[in-house]
Amino acid sequence: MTRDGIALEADLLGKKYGGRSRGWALRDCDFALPAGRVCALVGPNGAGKSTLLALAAGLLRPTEGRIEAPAREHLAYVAQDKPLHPRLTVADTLRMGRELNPGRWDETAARRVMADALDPDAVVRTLSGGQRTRVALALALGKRAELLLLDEPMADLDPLARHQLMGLLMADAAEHGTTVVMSSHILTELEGSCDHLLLLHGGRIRLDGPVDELLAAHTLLTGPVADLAPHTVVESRTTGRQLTAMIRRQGPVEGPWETRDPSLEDLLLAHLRTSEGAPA
Ligand SMILES: Nc1ncnc2c1ncn2[C@@H]1O[C@H](COP(=O)(O)OP(=O)(O)OP(=O)(O)O)[C@@H](O)[C@H]1O
Repeated sequence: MTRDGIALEADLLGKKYGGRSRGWALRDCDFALPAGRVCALVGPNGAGKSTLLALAAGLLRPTEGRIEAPAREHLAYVAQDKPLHPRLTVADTLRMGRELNPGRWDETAARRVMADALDPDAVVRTLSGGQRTRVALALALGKRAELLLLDEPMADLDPLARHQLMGLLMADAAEHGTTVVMSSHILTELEGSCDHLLLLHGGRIRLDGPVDELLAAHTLLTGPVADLAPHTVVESRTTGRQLTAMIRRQGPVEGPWETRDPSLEDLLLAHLRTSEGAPA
């Protein structure tokens, strides 16, 4: 159960796997995602994104802390490898979705995802990666969940299918007020579709908040090398006497610099590059 107005909440969440690695996959994660947001979950390989999504889906148990999500029947989870029953046909898979979600199944949403892109009689094991993604997304949207947890949902799709399905997903989420948490490495795909950001690195949250607030708090500046205090320098590079920096502002920027507002991609790249050197 989650608090009113909150779709997903973590409180000092930590996950340590057994086996040889025995490291913390996630540590001290605290966040509260408001309902109705489309949240990008970003971070380098091994940052803990899939672990966080699996914990949210209730498929893993936290080692420490807690994560609160809607009950299983109110959430849909699409794992990175899109597991489906290999021997069923596409039509049988959707029929199974309908039967497993009585009274809630949204046939129109599921069909919209399928469009005319797939033969209903095709057997799942014969589908390409992108075609399996389409079936998995059809099942997820058909479930009419409050919370959609999508682990790199667009990774296998060709550019046209990605564009079409991303648009469809965003329109569906907006129409129904669904909360979406979507991990992705394709930063351009997130621009314009996500309004909330969670950036993970080394199992810890490095950035969390509404995209517009995070963008408004940062400035890209270029100019002569100088002390940037009192601002927080996220990333800086110097070429000769020229400085280029991404800062998190503390008050107005005063000085001989040219400034511009960062794009989401600028912001993510700067924080990802900085996190590389940060202690995990
Ligand atoms: N089943 C497992 N057993 C042991 N360690 C695991 C297991 N799954 C993940 N890990 C470890 O936990 C850490 C986080 O992995 P996770 O898959 O959550 O990262 P990710 O951000 O989703 O990465 P990617 O972008 O590559 O998908 C990694 O160090 C990984 O090796």
